[in-house]
Amino acid sequence: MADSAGIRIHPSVDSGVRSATQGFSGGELTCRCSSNPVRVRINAQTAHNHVCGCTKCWKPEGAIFSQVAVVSRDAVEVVENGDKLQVVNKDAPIQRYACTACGTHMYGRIENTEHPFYGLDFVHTELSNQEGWAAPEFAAFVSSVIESGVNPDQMPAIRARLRELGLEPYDALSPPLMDAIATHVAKKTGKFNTLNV
Ligand SMILES: N[C@@H](CCC(=O)N[C@@H](CSCO)C(=O)NCC(=O)O)C(=O)O
Ligand SMILES: [Zn+2]
Ligand SMILES: [Zn+2]
Repeated sequence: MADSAGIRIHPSVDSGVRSATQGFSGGELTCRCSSNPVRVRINAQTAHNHVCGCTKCWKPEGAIFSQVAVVSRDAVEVVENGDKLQVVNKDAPIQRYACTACGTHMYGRIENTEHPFYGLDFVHTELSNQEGWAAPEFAAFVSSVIESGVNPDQMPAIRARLRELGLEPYDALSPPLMDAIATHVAKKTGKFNTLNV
């Protein structure tokens, strides 16, 4: 549903953000193929769910944002029709496994062990019939929607709608995630916590 200004963020949040169910421990993601769909089992609750405005993350038809969360790579298991999966861009930090028949991204994996988020896979829990997944908490890469073709004049209304939904807009990731990235870099360079501030 669009808001009064006609802005659709993503179908999972356009009617309001749904809360997670306590104790929820995972479910199954299915691609959009009507026959022989790819099925991926996620054996854990997800974290850091967010809507993402970047051009790389998979979005359903009509949405200007994707909805994407992370989960331990150990919790991700392709259970059916994995032969239909192919990596969209092998050079990207996040290798997104998409169904070659319907185009849906089933999971994104980081293979670079030096990456701050190594060990986490990126998943779109809207591909699951189960309810109770972690709720989106913020909006990432908001200005990037312009790269997908959104009129820059719409940005104030888009940011206002995100705030109305309780999804604080950021033009990169959320402060806790940006801090995690910077901490990772500081540890690698030997600068971690070397100042008395
Ligand atoms: N303006 C660019 C930004 C793309 C970007 O950096 N995306 C982030 C976030 S994706 C999930 O939140 C990223 O980490 N990308 C790594 C990758 O895509 O492999 C654009 O819009 O394209
Ligand atoms: Zn498919
Ligand atoms: Zn993204």
